[in-house]
Amino acid sequence: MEEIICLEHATVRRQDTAILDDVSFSVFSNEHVAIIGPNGAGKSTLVQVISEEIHPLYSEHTKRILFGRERWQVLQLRQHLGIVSQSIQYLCNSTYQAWEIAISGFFSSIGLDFHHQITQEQINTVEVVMRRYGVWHLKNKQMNRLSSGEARRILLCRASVHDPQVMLLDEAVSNLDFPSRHQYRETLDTLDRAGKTIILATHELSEIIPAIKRIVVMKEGKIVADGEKKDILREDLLSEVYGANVFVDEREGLYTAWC
Ligand SMILES: Nc1ncnc2c1ncn2[C@@H]1O[C@H](COP(=O)(O)OP(=O)(O)OP(=O)(O)O)[C@@H](O)[C@H]1O
Repeated sequence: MEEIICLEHATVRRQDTAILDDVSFSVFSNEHVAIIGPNGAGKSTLVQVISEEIHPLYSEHTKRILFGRERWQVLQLRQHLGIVSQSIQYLCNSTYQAWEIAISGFFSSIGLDFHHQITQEQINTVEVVMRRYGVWHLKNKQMNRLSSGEARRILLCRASVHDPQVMLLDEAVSNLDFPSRHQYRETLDTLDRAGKTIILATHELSEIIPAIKRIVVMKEGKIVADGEKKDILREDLLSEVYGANVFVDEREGLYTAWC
């Protein structure tokens, strides 16, 4: 198996605090990982380091090797990634039409610009993907007039149209209603069958489809546990990490947790 993401000793500091603290993390092709942990644990920061939205501090021990390369032109890197995150949703909250945001996934841009040349094949693909997510009827609606759940589904379209090798999903199900979550999980299953790699950061354990077998737990900028789902999604371990009595239930391979 090929190592597609390799981070070694990555630290990110903000205002004298290490929000990512000497983290080493690797992912192999066709392996899926769910990242969980309390609010402020550093999950989004880790995802942003992987997508090169932010950079770790330089040290002689720090490494970030993505798809076998240490240096990337960021737009080229993003061709390999399908990203859904709160920060991208914020950027997409614009007067662009939903369709323009979805198709801009081909260019790793937010919406279209005069230099983007769209092909008929791309137009057809966007229609197929938007229909799959049940948002084709919203194609001409402005992003800033969509509900947050509708906008999130457009972002999922944008992240998938270019058929990336890795899906980086940070709280991707936020604001999705129950049927949309079900359909989102089916999409994750499809990505798994297509041999894609799924990395998701979430508070919603039901997002973790059975094919995702590895769970990474973060707390205070560090990885505090990394292992198989059955060994990690345990009430004692989660209660310790979250500092509260956490109850865990499993049904048909899907988990839920509550306090
Ligand atoms: N630009 C910034 N300046 C200062 N602190 C920041 C900045 N960005 C993030 N942080 C802090 O870094 C910590 C980690 O944030 P991050 O968003 O990675 O956590 P998270 O695990 O994704 O949290 P959540 O589950 O709430 O989304 C938080 O305490 C946050 O307040």
